[in-house]
Amino acid sequence: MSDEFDVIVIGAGPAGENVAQRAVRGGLSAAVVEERLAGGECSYWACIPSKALLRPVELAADVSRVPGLEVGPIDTRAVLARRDEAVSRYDDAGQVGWIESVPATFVRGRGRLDGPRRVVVDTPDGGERVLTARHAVVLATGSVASVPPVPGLREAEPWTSHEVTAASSVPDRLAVIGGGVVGCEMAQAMHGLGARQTTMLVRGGGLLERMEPFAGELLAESFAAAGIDVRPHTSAERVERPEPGGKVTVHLPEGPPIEADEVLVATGRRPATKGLGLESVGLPADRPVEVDDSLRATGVDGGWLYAVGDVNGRNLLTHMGKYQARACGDVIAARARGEADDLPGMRAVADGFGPPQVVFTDPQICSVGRTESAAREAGFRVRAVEYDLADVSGAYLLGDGYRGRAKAVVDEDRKVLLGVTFAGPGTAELLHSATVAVTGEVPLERLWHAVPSFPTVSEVWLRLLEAYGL
Ligand SMILES: Cc1cc2nc3c(=O)[nH]c(=O)nc-3n(C[C@H](O)[C@H](O)[C@H](O)COP(=O)(O)OP(=O)(O)OC[C@H]3O[C@@H](n4cnc5c(N)ncnc54)[C@H](O)[C@@H]3O)c2cc1C
Ligand SMILES: NC(=O)c1ccc[n+]([C@@H]2O[C@H](COP(=O)([O-])OP(=O)(O)OC[C@H]3O[C@@H](n4cnc5c(N)ncnc54)[C@H](O)[C@@H]3O)[C@@H](O)[C@H]2O)c1
Repeated sequence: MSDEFDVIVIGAGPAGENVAQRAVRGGLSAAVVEERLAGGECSYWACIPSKALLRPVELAADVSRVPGLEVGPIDTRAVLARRDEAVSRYDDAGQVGWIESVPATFVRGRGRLDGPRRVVVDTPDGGERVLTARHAVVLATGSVASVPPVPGLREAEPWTSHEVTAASSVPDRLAVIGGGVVGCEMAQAMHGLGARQTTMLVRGGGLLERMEPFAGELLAESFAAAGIDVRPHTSAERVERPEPGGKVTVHLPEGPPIEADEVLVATGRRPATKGLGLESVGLPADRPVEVDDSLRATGVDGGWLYAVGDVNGRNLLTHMGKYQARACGDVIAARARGEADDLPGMRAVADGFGPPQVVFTDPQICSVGRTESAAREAGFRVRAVEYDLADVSGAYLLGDGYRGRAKAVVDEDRKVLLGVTFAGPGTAELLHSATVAVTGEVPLERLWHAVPSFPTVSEVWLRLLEAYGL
């Protein structure tokens, strides 16, 4: 049996769902193929459960800074139960209903390319369904956790982001390999929810190394104060777990090994392209699918293949995948109608700015655009200004011992912002103001007239501009 649609999307994560919606809005028919749960990694094993686990930990930290309030012990079972609610108990009926309401056709099964415009779906009943696309196939298959080739690590069946976000209990002793976003967020969540001994093995010199250096430093100070043991310049050399699910021993190049009840690997991700049939259309099998700014795969004849979200490797963030998806759905619809396909909304230009990102730790780490060093490397003439957030009245009022910092990176030739970083409690909701300023390339002289309310943390904008000399 062959089913024909205008657009076939493989993968029903946030990116895939949004492409289908925009393509249908543009007058096309769409099918969405999903092998596990509609809603994707983000809804069940990434953004949503991780933030549900972090929220009480963050709130407890906020409360502990306000004299007169007291935090009792966190009821971990209640937190895990709320996480289960947040992931709809791993039931995707609601998301499938949403896809069908678009309306798009939902096809459960594992999809793979089988030549131009042809998708073969292995269905859960062991059968096969062949779909053909009149206009476009969109790959939105996301990414999977990488496990580095440390002897014994794979055999030890470590936790990845999947298992830690779905944990049904908190290990007493947790070893974390990796000092990036997943490592930091999940170390803090597990520690705050009751892990007695949390040890982070960080290959580089600090946490969150792609951000401004002060961000990782402030976070490391906060982790140290909370009792999380961060070990910079430390890699796992060998891992032993004689009994499945039993005690794990992580051997280090120097010093005593770390004994733990669980080991979490958080060393980055690779695109989910295995078995996707990329070879059948002449693309390499195990690499991100390279795309142009209209999200069309480069190097495929006929221009019918697109890739959005983590699988194209541009920015591994839900909001960026959804942004790409909106552009992609619109451009496919415009091309199908033979209309102009280069309107401003049809190019994912924001991918190049440096995406907005919030790391939901205590302190929150928020950044958009380029860091100072990235801006210099890119050849901009740069001046950077910093400000201690603790000196902002609105931040001081959030709690005693407030620690935080802000930095703005200015393009000296155009007098606009290239990047902004905030590290501190209560800064996550501040980030969008920076995103608007950076993306809008608002001249500093104009920004001066955007008056922040007193006493909010946003007053740091005024202080940064004063530090610059306005
Ligand atoms: C622990 C963790 C926390 C995170 N927190 C945040 C956060 O707070 N904010 C943020 O912006 N980002 C966060 N991210 C990143 C975010 O999860 C991803 O960027 C986002 O999920 C990517 O969306 P996507 O649609 O590209 O892929 P996914 O969400 O991975 O969805 C891809 C879908 O495709 C399906 N699929 C794969 N192959 C096939 C196939 N062959 N056939 C059929 N279906 C297939 C998969 O089953 C999956 O459902 C986090 C990531 C992790 C690991
Ligand atoms: N709040 C958020 O926005 C959020 C939360 C979680 C994840 N994410 C996204 O998910 C993606 C994956 O996160 P991640 O933390 O897995 O990746 P990452 O790239 O952020 O960090 C990986 C870390 O592992 C280290 N590493 C890599 N290989 C190693 C090895 N062989 N041995 C030891 N250390 C090694 C790296 O030096 C780095 O510190 C990120 O790109 C991020 O954007 C976002």
